Amino acid sequence: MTSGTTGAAAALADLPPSPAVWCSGLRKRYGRQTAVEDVSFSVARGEVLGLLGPNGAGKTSVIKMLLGLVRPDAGEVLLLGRRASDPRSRSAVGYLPELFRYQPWLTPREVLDLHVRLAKADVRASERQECLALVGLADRAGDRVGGFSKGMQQRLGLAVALVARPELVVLDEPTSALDPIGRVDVRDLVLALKSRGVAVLLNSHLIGEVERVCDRVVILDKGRVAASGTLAELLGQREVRLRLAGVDGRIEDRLRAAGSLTRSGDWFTVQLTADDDGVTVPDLVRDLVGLGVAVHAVEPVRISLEERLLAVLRHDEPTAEGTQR
Ligand SMILES: Nc1ncnc2c1ncn2[C@@H]1O[C@H](COP(=O)(O)OP(=O)(O)OP(=O)(O)O)[C@@H](O)[C@H]1O
Repeated sequence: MTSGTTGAAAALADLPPSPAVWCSGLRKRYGRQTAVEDVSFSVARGEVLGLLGPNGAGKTSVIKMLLGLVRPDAGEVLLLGRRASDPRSRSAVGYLPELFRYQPWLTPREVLDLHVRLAKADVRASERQECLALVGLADRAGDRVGGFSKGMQQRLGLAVALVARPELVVLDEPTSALDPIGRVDVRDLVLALKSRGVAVLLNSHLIGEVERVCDRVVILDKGRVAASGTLAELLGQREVRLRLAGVDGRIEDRLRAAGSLTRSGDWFTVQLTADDDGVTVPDLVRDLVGLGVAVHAVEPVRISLEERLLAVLRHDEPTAEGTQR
């Protein structure tokens, strides 16, 4: 029995860590209004998942069900391998709600102290101060929150979400009140979390922000998953189309060196590799001109996440090439 238990424990220790979020068949109705219907997805450790969708699509309702703040009518949730009904499931989760308000008589330092105590985490004062510095509030640590602007309160909300060293961070519209520099800061912050293996679930209407930081995206529409996948899956592979005159075998070899090549008349399509660092196309064009080719057109062929989102929501599905014409 004992050896069996030990064996089972060893086998469990060898298993890969459970996903940060796993949910299946989530449903929520408010009266006759269906807010969420049959939503399933997961977020791996260290992965950044973006939740997109129009107003009322059900994003916040999904987040609240994941966090056990709203009871689903159907479906299951596991957070960091534990059921959402288990209070321990939330101890390693940092959450920035869409609507946040902190006690106006407290200082940021006191707000963080309170949250560290509530999370029963062992976070030293210096680390708490570092957390305030990370969100740009180091100089205001001793001021009363009541005098803070909305953006400063949102920064404090971020510090609260991060202070207890979470393994999963859920950010519901984290930059809605932030200035452009603050938005860049949050982007860097999300990438820093990811590099430490922290999973992030990001709900944002700022599609550019989602496109820059997210590994995968779930698009909700009228409470249902309308599309989901990695950015590469959703947006297609990146290609460049060139209209060229004066192309011979040597020039085709140069084009092929940039990626796999297809030709249709004087249009050449080069499929760029996934790890393209942004210099392939300028280098190619420079070489082509140097080789005496007349370059009439250079068109990138990759739809933006915004185009893709609009296509999904309007129920028309353009091909990557189709949007360029
Ligand atoms: N407490 C509630 N009582 C009644 N209806 C609700 C409640 N919460 C959400 N809803 C309804 O559920 C639907 C989804 O709302 P939800 O807030 O989840 O959408 P959202 O995608 O987060 O929207 P937004 O982008 O505007 O924040 C909406 O029709 C909303 O009116």
